Amino acid sequence: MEAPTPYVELSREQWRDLRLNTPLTLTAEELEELRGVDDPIDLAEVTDIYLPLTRLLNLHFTGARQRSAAVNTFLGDDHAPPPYILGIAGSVAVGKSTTARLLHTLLARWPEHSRVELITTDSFLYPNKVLEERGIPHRKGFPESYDRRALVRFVAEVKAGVPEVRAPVYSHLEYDIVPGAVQTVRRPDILIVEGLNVLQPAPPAALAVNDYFDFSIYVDAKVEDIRTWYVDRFHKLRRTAFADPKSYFSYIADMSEEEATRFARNVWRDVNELNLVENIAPTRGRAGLVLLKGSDHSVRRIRLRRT
Ligand SMILES: Nc1ncnc2c1ncn2[C@@H]1O[C@H](COP(=O)(O)OP(=O)(O)O)[C@@H](O)[C@H]1O
Ligand SMILES: CC(C)(COP(=O)(O)O)[C@@H](O)C(=O)NCCC(=O)O
Repeated sequence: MEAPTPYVELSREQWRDLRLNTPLTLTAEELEELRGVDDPIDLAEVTDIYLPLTRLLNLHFTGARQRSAAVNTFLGDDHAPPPYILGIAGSVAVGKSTTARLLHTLLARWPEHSRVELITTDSFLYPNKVLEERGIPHRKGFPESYDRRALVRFVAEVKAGVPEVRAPVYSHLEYDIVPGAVQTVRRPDILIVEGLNVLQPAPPAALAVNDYFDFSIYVDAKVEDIRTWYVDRFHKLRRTAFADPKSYFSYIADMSEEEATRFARNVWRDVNELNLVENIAPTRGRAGLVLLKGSDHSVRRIRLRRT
């Protein structure tokens, strides 16, 4: 007999009704600033999907605060509550960063948790030089391309309430870690940790970054749809970011349309799809919530973990 599913599955319409009276606190102009390259997200998506989601997260945050107060009561002390850690996982080009940036802004507009910080795990990729020394420059995004221990230490320190925790900074333009650049996180109410591999289990006897998560979201879609989004975004970037002479990919701006399509499809197949199938998709069942997108990027179904 198959194990019972821990998830309750809701249609977009059922989920939308769970917004109740959560107010819309975002304007169309602000949304424009937050959406990723080529992501068609609109205010209807924010209202139907993200407002119920922030209501759920607000309730969950309150529950976590109550749990930490219970531990204080037991120990007879008055320890400050630990930051609430939210993980966001999913494939390259699925739209995780739009989800993360939107939640960053929306959650910060609730008085209970106005201090929200966002970190993307590309900050913990090894610099290109190290990837080359290890013979894995074509494995960027695969588990071995990250300094896993530094990432776990970063999240552990934030969770422990260390006043200032620093992380490196990754640039998509330079396709590398920016030497000397740092992002500092100062005791937020909520830390969002977004990245391909945030739900990956730890090696034996080690801790994983998700051991520190209070909740996690997996952004999901059909592989064929994500491939189309990846290739379309690649063409968009070719006309915009890659046209910048400082871009690592500036040589792509000079390719013909057909050459660029072939290039993007090959990178998708040999790197990103492989990583999705081997490492990312198998972690979906560990998420607290799964957002299932249709081919137009809109969320069609939602799975929420009950147990
Ligand atoms: N080569 C690139 N140059 C500039 N921006 C990029 C490049 N690749 C991805 N991005 C942007 O970086 C962000 C993260 O992209 P990605 O890791 O594919 O995750 P996702 O699409 O799930 O957010 C997105 O906002 C995307 O538009
Ligand atoms: C930087 C990334 C590994 C994503 O990193 P994340 O923030 O999810 O850890 C990815 O966007 C990437 O650049 N992949 C390499 C293959 C490609 O250029 O598509």
